[in-house]
Amino acid sequence: MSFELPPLADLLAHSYVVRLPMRVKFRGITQREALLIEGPEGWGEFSAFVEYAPAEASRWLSAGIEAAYQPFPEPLRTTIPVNATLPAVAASEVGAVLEKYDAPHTIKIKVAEQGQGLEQDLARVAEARRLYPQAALRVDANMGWDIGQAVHALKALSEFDLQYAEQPVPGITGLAEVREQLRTAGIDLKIAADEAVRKHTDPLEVSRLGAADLMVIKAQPLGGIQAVLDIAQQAELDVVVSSALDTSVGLSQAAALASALPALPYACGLSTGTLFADDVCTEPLLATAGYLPVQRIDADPRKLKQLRPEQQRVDWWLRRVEQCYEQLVKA
Ligand SMILES: O=C(O)CCC(=O)c1ccccc1C(=O)O
Ligand SMILES: [Mg+2]
Repeated sequence: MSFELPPLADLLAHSYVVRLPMRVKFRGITQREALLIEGPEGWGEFSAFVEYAPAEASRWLSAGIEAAYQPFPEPLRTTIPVNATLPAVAASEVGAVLEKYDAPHTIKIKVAEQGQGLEQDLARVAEARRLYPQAALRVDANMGWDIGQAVHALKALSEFDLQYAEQPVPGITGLAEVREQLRTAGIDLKIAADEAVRKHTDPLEVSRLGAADLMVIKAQPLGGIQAVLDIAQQAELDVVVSSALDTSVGLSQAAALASALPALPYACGLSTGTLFADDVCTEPLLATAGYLPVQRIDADPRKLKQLRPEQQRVDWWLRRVEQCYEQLVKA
């Protein structure tokens, strides 16, 4: 970590737990819990998914503390191009979900959802293509296929002119294999690494092995803005900044990260505020015509009160901060 940890008591005294309702089911969840930290520099977010153990979640805490206690980096741009994110909904719902985004130029479509088949993916992507003929489309399988399934599915999906496919299969060598097989089959489709970057002990291995064409980087899972700027600087691949389904506070951290990257060749996955039915501030961080403003977002005390879950969940999150803090002290 590139900064000093504040005392634990200080952190706990300035922590607020929220639960946001989602408009559309995403990653199997309809409500998103997060802990927000009010620090001397502003607000920070700690919202590791609830199933993550402290060893992994502690990197997310590090990011939240950094945002609250350290200034944001010097921005190189004032807005960030972003993609609309389309969850694995039925084709009949695609129009209604995408309508909530203001004139998207790029759309990321979830595919390979558990319990669904390729037919549903094809129908969803076809509908997005029909409604947005000019948009750049990309798919994200979240490791949902094996190698054979991925090659088969991506051959079929590439008919809709895709910008890239994100993490079609688990692992780093898996990505390299899919990429190679597609290339051999004469299919020109870029492969992006996501889980192979953020869940791996060495986020740069994908780059070193040349296993993908680009890598997705997320501020919270990788330990914060400075940590990710360092990773991006060492990476030999293009990077795309993406959200972890953060509240507007976390999105503002991710936008600050994106604003400080020397090169930003792809739209970032930071339009996820649109998936929430409520947020922690009075004016949520949303994109206009596919561009997100770079700005600090402060949580609103009234929103924090409204969105506070039952005491048991608050206690759970505070305990989690203690456990993750312990990990950070040890590291
Ligand atoms: O990148 C986007 O468009 C939205 C963010 C997103 O998809 C996401 C959000 C939470 C957890 C995992 C992922 C992912 O990219 O796989
Ligand atoms: Mg992904």
